[in-house]
Amino acid sequence: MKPLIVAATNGEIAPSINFLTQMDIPYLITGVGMVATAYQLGKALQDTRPDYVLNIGIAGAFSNTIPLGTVIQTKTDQLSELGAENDDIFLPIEELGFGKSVFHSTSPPQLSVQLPSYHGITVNTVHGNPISIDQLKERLPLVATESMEGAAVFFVCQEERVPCLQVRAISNYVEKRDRSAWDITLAIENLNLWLQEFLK
Ligand SMILES: O=C(O)c1cccc(C(=O)CC[C@H]2O[C@@H](n3cnc4c(=O)[nH]cnc43)[C@H](O)[C@@H]2O)c1
Repeated sequence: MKPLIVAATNGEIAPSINFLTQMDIPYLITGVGMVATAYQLGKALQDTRPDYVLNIGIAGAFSNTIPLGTVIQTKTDQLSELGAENDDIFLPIEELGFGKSVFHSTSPPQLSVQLPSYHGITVNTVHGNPISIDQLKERLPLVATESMEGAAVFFVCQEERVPCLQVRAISNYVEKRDRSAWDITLAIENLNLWLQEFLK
């Protein structure tokens, strides 16, 4: 099966670029965030029809029960900011009647990903404020991980009818911002070890 590997930044996929080139597996670097990702992936899927899209990257975890460096699969991903505020109540897009905010991975039947699965959110603003983090946890208690692209990838693949998986490695906890506590190196190393083993 021919995948298209999608990552937001060169740094997240750099350790696998030689491997992907040797294996003749195409990859796409979209840039960070939902807008860049939707544009770049939507454009790419006009020219190429992969058997499935594999979105890889690093992510934040809402609980320290998931150790840094853990490679996980995001099975469902939610546009948690898409909606309206009604004073101190958040109204999701579903309640406004303008669409949906939750998207699912759609694995091709031939593929099996043996990773712990979680529910993620996709945000434009990385959480770094304890008050907004507590509010988010109260509103969406099942959310485990956060990225800036995942739900956009699921959305584009849904619209283009291309199966889609999302695999991320945890680089940090979603907490009061402390960049010194992030372990991006470990997350990228584990993510790329998993990727190359999976694609072999
Ligand atoms: O600083 C570096 O060396 C470096 C190398 C590669 C990638 C990065 C990034 O910052 C990637 C941005 C990417 O990370 C995702 N991400 C990671 N943690 C979170 C989070 O807590 N909340 C939301 N997104 C997160 C995100 O998908 C970004 O696209 C740095």
